[in-house]
Amino acid sequence: MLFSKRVREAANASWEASFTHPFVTGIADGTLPLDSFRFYVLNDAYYLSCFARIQALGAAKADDLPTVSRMAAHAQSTYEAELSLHAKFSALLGITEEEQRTLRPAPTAYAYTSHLFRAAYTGHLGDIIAAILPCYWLYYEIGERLQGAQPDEPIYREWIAAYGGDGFKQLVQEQVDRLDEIAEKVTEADRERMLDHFVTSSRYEYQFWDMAYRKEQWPV
Ligand SMILES: Cc1ncc(C[n+]2csc(CCO)c2C)c(N)n1
Repeated sequence: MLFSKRVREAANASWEASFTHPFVTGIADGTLPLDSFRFYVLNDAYYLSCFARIQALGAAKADDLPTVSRMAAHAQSTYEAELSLHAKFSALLGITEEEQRTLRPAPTAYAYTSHLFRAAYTGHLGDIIAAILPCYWLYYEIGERLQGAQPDEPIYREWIAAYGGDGFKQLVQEQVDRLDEIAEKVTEADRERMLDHFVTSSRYEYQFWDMAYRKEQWPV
C-alpha cells in the first residue's frame, strides 16, 4: 500500500471530524458567526507565518538542489497565496496591522505550530513533509466537498473558492508524491515516526476549527 494511503487511513477519524465540524459546515451554509471566522483569520495568519518558515526548513534539509528549490517555492507560495487571502479578509473584517502584530496565539495555534517546529528541527525532510501534508491535503478535500456551496456571506464564498482550484491540487499532489518517494527509501522506524507526525497534525487541524469556533482562550 502506498505510504500516503496508509497515513490517510490512520488519520481518517480526525479528517471525518473536520468535515462535519460546525466551523466547516458553517462556512458552507453561511451560519458560521463572523466573530469566529475573525478569530480564525487572526490565528491562522500567525500559523502561516510559522508554516512558511517550516517549509523553508524543509528546503534547508533537502538532499538535492531541485527539491531545495521546490520547497523554497512552496514557502514563497504560502506567503503569496495564503497571506494575500488573509490581507483581503483582514480588510473586510477590520483587522488592523497592530492587532495582528500584537496577537498572542490561542493555545491550539501555539501547540500546533510548536508540533510542526519540533518535527522540522528534530527530523529530516520526510518528517517535515509528513507533518505539513495534512495542511495541504485536508484543505483540498474540504475545498472539493464545499464546491457548489453558495453561502450568503461573500467572505465564505471566497474561502471556498481558494481551496478548490486546479493550481492548488497540483501543489497537494506534488507533496503527496514527495512523501511516497521518501517513505520508500527510509527505515520502518522512520516511517512510523512520519505516520505519527501526520496523525498528530490531522488531530491539530480538527482542533484548530474548534479553537476558532469557540474562540479558545488561555484559562489563566
Ligand atoms: C490551520 C491551517 N491549516 C491549513 C491551512 C491551509 N494551508 C496552509 S499553508 C498551505 C500550503 C501552501 O499554500 C495550505 C494549503 C491553513 N490556512 N490553516
